Amino acid sequence: MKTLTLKGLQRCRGSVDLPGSKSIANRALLMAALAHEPTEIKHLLRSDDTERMLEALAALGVKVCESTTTQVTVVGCGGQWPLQPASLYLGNAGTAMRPLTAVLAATLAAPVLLTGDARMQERPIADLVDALDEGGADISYQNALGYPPLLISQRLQGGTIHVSGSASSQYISALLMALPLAPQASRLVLTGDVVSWPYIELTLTMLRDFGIKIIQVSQQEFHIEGQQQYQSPGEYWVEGDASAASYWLAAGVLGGGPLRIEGVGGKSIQGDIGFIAYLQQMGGKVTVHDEYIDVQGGQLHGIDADFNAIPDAAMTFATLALFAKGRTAIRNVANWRIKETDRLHAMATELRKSGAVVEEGEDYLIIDPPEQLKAAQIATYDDHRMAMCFSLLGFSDVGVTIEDPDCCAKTYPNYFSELQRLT
Ligand SMILES: O=C(O)C1=C[C@@H](OP(=O)(O)O)[C@@H](O)[C@H](O)C1
Ligand SMILES: C=C(OP(=O)(O)O)C(=O)O
Repeated sequence: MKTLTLKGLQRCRGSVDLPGSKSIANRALLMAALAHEPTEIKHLLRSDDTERMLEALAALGVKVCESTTTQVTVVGCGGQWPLQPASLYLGNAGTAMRPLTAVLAATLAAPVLLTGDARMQERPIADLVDALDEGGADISYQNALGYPPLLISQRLQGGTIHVSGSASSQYISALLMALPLAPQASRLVLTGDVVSWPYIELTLTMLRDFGIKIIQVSQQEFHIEGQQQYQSPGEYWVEGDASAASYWLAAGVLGGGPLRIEGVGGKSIQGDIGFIAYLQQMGGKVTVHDEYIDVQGGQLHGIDADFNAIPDAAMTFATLALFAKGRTAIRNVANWRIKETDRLHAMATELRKSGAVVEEGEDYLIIDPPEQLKAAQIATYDDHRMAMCFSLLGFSDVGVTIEDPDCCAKTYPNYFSELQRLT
């Protein structure tokens, strides 16, 4: 297995251009495909997750013309897919699997099977499937009940639909993207405590950009007219990835800066920009500009906070905690368990290798850093964020060895070459 050893990094300075946001890129590709006119998408992320979406759109007959790898024109077909593939393979991309399940249920011309890699087949999707079934679709599990692969065989109609948002906000985002295409109007009622709320705001913002009207009646209820048409904004710029920015923000603090992070800032539509407020609370010196961020170092101390709104960037605090004075508690992240791996367990296991004392709760981690960090070889569980978070241990004297660093290709293929350039 490939490994990468990082040790005694002294600084992280200069300027880094973030890749496009995964969450925005996959939404923009799908919404552009659903529009009736072409959309030029600029600063597109190219990574495993966006390749899975691009492959799915190609299989559905959507033309995507590349000016450069990060600038493409999607020739939308208004939901009338030119081709009817029997099946689509979506890897482990939640931002492809969940929205495509709902959108294809709403635009179905012939039955289609949606599948993914081994881990995707362990990531629950019943809350979304139940909601789509309530709206008139017919979706059946081809393997384990409640998990992909799924066969979609009857169209979504609309009406009153309940969905639980307690495991993933992606189910709600998926329904918000699909219900405007249904023949009837819908009333979407959210049940349970909704997790990762800022991603729903992101979906609503982007739907507005693509001409879709959603009426939010309350925190729990949306009214959505059916038979709406997605409209191309002409051009669409994908912001830099705010979750990816968290690694540079952390590296900038540990390496003393000055580091400029380009592509995302105070005007961001991504919830993970909220990472900065927690980092500042922890002692990080960060200045936020509209479209870039400057990091100047800082002395870190532990914090105790609820990270439900930023589950992806929250992982970065787990490894930053190893450099902080005192205890850090990362709370309300139960759905870490159903992501690329069981992140609560994986994180606790790997943090302990550095000498930290870690309590793993059902939905939290409490981390007490060691007096002296130990050199560790870190397993990454095919989880891009495990690899990127633990790279921060390269700033210790003892260093770290990262197993399978290439798994960062899910969202950030050149992360480690950028780290080498800046340190
Ligand atoms: O909608 C999105 O783009 C995402 C929502 C979040 O998932 P959950 O809602 O499952 O927490 C996040 O973890 C994921 O990386 C991207
Ligand atoms: C949870 C993640 O991905 P997905 O979109 O597959 O859910 C992630 O990128 O951290």
